[in-house]
Amino acid sequence: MILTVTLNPSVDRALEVDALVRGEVLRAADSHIDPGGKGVNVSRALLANGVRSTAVVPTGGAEGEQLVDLLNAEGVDLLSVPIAGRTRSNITLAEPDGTVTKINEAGPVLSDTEFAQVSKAVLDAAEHADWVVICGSLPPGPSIDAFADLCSRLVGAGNRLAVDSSGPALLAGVAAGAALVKPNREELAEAVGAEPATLGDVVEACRRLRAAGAGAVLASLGADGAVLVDADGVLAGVSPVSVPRSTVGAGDALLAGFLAAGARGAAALTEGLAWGAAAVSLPGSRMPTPADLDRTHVRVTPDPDPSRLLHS
Ligand SMILES: Nc1ncnc2c1ncn2[C@@H]1O[C@H](COP(=O)(O)OP(=O)(O)O)[C@@H](O)[C@H]1O
Ligand SMILES: O=P(O)(O)OC[C@H]1O[C@](O)(COP(=O)(O)O)[C@@H](O)[C@@H]1O
Repeated sequence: MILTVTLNPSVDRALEVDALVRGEVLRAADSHIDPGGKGVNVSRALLANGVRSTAVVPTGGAEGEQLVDLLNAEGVDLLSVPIAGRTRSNITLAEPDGTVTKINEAGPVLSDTEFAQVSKAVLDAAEHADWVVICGSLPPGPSIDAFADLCSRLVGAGNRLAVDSSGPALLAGVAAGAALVKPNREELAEAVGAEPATLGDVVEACRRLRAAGAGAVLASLGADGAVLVDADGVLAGVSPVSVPRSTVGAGDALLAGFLAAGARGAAALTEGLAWGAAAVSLPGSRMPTPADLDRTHVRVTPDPDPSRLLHS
């Protein structure tokens, strides 16, 4: 069982518009409401592909109820921790060429007591988990030290921890010795303080995160694919998408596919890239099912040319 933890989940509203024009009334050609938040999406993708997963989510207010209803409707196994604040709604505006504009709320404050309740739920459920996957932004409230303490306790208890977050939360996961971290290009740049221009720059940044404590680094690079740096070496892969529809949740699908396939080696990277590409071809943050996956376009190579330039 893979336990996911989303400290700041959301109800995701995606509106498809012809073109984004500031100051105008825009008519949506289509709209979708999905349960959201990075760990929530990882659980949804795993479930859609027959992999057991439980999602821990703090929820509150009308949006919290809606989130629980949406997740129950999809059949996601839930550990919902009630909180006083209102679960956030995140908005996506998707244009026909695949351009996506996102507006993410800060989310409700998690009090110290609420964070302790969520942490207890996580630590208890972690005893039965193959992986604990903590994803997404931290809500207002918990200090970074409290978050780092949760990561350290999970690793100290012998859990395989994966962290997909940004800024100090990503670095806390690295310092705690997470078995896996999944930064995207911007998160990797922020973590090492340098913007990567080539695959060699990406590999060097991943190596720095491993030297700082992470076991493996899966760096996602949008249309440039992904790079995996772990104890076995370096792999890079791409999965071209002819008609990108919505990139929302693509990184979550990549991570879910990688974990589902064993989180190691070319087979796992290939699977992750196939799930990521499929998510990009689907509207909103819909997660791919087995019928959506096409592994034939995925190309994974060891020790990629370090001078290859990043495009996206
Ligand atoms: N425009 C795209 N074309 C093809 N694949 C994409 C595209 N955008 C994302 N992907 C796939 O989804 C994965 C995750 O996307 P990325 O944007 O890096 O992550 P995140 O959603 O976490 O920001 C990529 O590694 C890639 O496999
Ligand atoms: O926690 P954050 O960083 O605000 O992100 C939350 C958003 O990220 C998502 O999980 C999508 O993730 P990505 O587009 O980064 O893959 C949405 O479902 C959610 O609205």
